Amino acid sequence: MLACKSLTKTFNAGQATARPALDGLDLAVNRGDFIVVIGSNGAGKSTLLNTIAGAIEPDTGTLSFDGRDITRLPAHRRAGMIARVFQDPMIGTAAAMTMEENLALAERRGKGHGFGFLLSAGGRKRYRDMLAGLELGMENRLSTPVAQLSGGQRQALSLVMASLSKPSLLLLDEHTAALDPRTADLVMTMTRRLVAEQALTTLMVTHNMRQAIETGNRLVMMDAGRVRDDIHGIEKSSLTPADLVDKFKIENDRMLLGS
Ligand SMILES: Nc1ncnc2c1ncn2[C@@H]1O[C@H](COP(=O)(O)OP(=O)(O)OP(=O)(O)O)[C@@H](O)[C@H]1O
Repeated sequence: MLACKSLTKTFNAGQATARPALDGLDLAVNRGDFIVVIGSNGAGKSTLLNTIAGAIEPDTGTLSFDGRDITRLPAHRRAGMIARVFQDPMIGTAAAMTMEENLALAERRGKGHGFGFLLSAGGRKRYRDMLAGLELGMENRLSTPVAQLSGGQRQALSLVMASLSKPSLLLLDEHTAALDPRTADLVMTMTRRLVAEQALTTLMVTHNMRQAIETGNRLVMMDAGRVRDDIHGIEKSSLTPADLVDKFKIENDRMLLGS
């Protein structure tokens, strides 16, 4: 479905601070994949998500979506097919607008209907049902401004909004990292459920090894702007924390040795 081929990106190219963020990265995402992306700081995980979303243009390489070259397609023209939830709960929702207004806008996202939206009784009921399923007590607060929600509630809302736009690809960029452990677990449970129910093709970046083990059908390990490991099938499902620590150690040793 999505093919990243030989992607490169160097920030501050030509300057002393230049360092490749993507260095010939290849990744093929199949429809229905739930890929967890891990890697040490600076491995290029966010740059990869930004490149897929169109927020960053690669220096070289190509991105194609269902066979169509989207390498130079601007972010707003990908909005109908790609949804994203960020680490910061303050990004992704409009604070001054109510929950239902945010949800209605999300539903229209990328559909080219401008900013006009109408909240129907049917829409409200649907939003209420979706929020009730989260078990965060948000379903009776549809007319509450988002600014009054907790960080976890905002992330949960961002997720529901992302899924409402029925994206072909969902990008989750450490979306639970800013939450307390209990709320992070709740949001992860909800993430797995939404992704499974809607069969959303998903790429999730995390530093949380437990999440990496318990989530998704593929585990992609990035290092120095490339995919170093792509674990799937039985190997993924039987992965233990010790295996992952070992793999990471090997990657880090390799990095230190410069290979
Ligand atoms: N806008 C930018 N300007 C300059 N350098 C950047 C920019 N964004 C990323 N980089 C650099 O590119 C490299 C990859 O960064 P990136 O944020 O993609 O890594 P990451 O794997 O997401 O790291 P982390 O786990 O710390 O979030 C790093 O060396 C980083 O300093």
